[in-house]
Amino acid sequence: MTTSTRGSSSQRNQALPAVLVLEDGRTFSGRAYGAVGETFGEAVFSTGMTGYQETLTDPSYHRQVVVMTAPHIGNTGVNDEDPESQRIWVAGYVVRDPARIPSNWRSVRSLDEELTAQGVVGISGVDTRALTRHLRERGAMRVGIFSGDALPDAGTMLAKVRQAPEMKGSDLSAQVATKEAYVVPAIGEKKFTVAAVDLGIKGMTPHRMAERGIEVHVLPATATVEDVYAVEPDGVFFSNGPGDPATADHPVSVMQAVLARKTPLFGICFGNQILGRALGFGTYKLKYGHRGINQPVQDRTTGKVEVTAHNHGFAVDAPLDKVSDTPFGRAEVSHVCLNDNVVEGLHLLDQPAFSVQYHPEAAAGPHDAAYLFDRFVELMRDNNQHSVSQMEGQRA
Ligand SMILES: NC(=O)CC[C@H](N)C(=O)O
Repeated sequence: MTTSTRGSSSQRNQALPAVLVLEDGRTFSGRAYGAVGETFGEAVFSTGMTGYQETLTDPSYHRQVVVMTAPHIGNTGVNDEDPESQRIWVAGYVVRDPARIPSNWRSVRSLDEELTAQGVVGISGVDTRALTRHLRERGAMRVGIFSGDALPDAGTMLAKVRQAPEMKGSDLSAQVATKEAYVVPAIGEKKFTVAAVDLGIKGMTPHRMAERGIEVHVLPATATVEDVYAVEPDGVFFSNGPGDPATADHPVSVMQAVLARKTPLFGICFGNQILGRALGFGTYKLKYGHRGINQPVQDRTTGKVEVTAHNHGFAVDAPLDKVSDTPFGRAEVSHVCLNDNVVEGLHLLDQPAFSVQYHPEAAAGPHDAAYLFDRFVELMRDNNQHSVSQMEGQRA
């Protein structure tokens, strides 16, 4: 989707004109930032004041053009420790005021250089407050960024934006997930084995499990039920990922097989939407989604409120105030977003399965929700103890 002229110096790029064109015809002018060329995607905004490296490299942002509401981006440059995957996934990047001199002890290059090196077209000098308000009022929509000396005429640019694919109906997990299975070893003593279905997994997620003594077998999005059970898992995990959950029929059917076997199950973000679908709930597109690291969520099982990291444009349509009967027993909405009452978590009452719509791995973001990884460990421990006592009962 991105064409770019590589190799030009960042400073020269920044002097070039750029324009952002929304599919409803509104345009914003600015200057080239990162690679020069044109790019298309869904325009979304993120309210994170920090963590731009984690945002850029989160595979869930595949095919999205991310607008940063924080006005000054790039201050801490780019390091080699913070990326959540091997590359930048955002389709384009929109900032108000890029840092001219990045400064941080870990920084090895500037954000502008990194975007240029990875061929990511961006735009700076945009009135991001006006753009965010527009998206909030009109909803997320397709967008194009065009930069360079000779920009196409307005009609051509708008026509190109309107030809870009929509996010609704897009099936993207297989494009971003690993092609080969790999193992993230437990840190310290190994206590559990987890099969993690990669739908666009962030690097911090298996790390948070490894920290708790879990050996994580990360499997491709196309993994079958047989692949999942071949690793003899104590628990199964479904990751975050890009695209419309309504298209994720394969992971839904794999998850249903896992639920039928009552194996402990945990899902994050796309994984929460898949659990919703596996239980028979619908999913729908939010007007402009939740993206950032400052979203208040209530855990209804404890009443506690946590500040959490989000990146989702779709949500599960489940009743908030009633227990639902599903093919896998009773299910309940466990977490809710306090800004807008969107479903942020589900759990089953009759077997060990739960999921959240947000990001307890906290990369970037506050660590309030880390307890969810401990909950997963407890489910696996209880389930293993239960199986041992059942076996002993049978022998007696
Ligand atoms: N981070 C995610 O897993 C996002 C899930 C889904 N693609 C959405 O936008 O809602």
